[in-house]
Amino acid sequence: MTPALHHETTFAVECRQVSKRYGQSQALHNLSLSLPQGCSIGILGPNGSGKSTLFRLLMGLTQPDSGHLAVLGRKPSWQTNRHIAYLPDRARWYGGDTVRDAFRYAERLLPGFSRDVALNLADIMEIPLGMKVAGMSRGQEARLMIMVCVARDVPLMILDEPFSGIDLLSRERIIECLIHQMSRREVTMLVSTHELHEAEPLFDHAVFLNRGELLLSGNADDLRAQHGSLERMMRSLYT
Ligand SMILES: Nc1ncnc2c1ncn2[C@@H]1O[C@H](COP(=O)(O)OP(=O)(O)OP(=O)(O)O)[C@@H](O)[C@H]1O
Repeated sequence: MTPALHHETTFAVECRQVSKRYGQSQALHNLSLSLPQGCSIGILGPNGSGKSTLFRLLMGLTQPDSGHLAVLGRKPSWQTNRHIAYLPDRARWYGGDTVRDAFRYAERLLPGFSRDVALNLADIMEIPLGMKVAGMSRGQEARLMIMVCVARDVPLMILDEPFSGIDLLSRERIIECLIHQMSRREVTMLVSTHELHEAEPLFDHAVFLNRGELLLSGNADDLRAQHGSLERMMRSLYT
């Protein structure tokens, strides 16, 4: 377990009027958002709506042009990053020759990483420990990256399109595994995905972005009660 951050906040993430522009492209525009702790949150929206930009801001990988941002009650920094398991989009893992080496490497470098949990996940996700990382298929590599995040005992997980390139059955297995993790410990999970049909049961809360702006943020059960499913809600919001 990583040392606790001392914070009073009840929110995992708070954004106040956050804007971020890349050249001509307004990636986020006046985004104000408070995301609860201890639940699984879908960050949803079409291509280019600002999901990855929001995650990069939360990891301090880029800075907002204006506005205020807090993650786990603090400004994003290397200290807050110790408490976050982040799976970037277009992730690559080169920490060792085999899966077993990758876990050793993760144990040395990533706060809160448990090799025992990772070994158990590798078994569930059918990734042989002796498998060469360099020879993995896209889906196998994606599974390894998810395992490395899930095997960390940290208060916040940020998974940027964790299911892309993963086949349907593996995707369902990973989602089950994430739901199981959520039931076992107090963790907040932010997940962006275009695979809403399969990921729907994972979410307790949903945030819908469009062209860098917030369309809606709400409790998933309330939204399902009003619209039938998050997927249907998404269709009605964007068409
Ligand atoms: N490094 C960058 N340089 C230039 N433009 C960028 C950069 N990063 C993001 N953008 C632009 O900002 C906007 C938001 O991009 P972002 O990657 O945050 O969207 P997204 O919702 O994650 O999209 P996707 O679903 O396609 O992954 C897009 O118009 C994108 O082209």
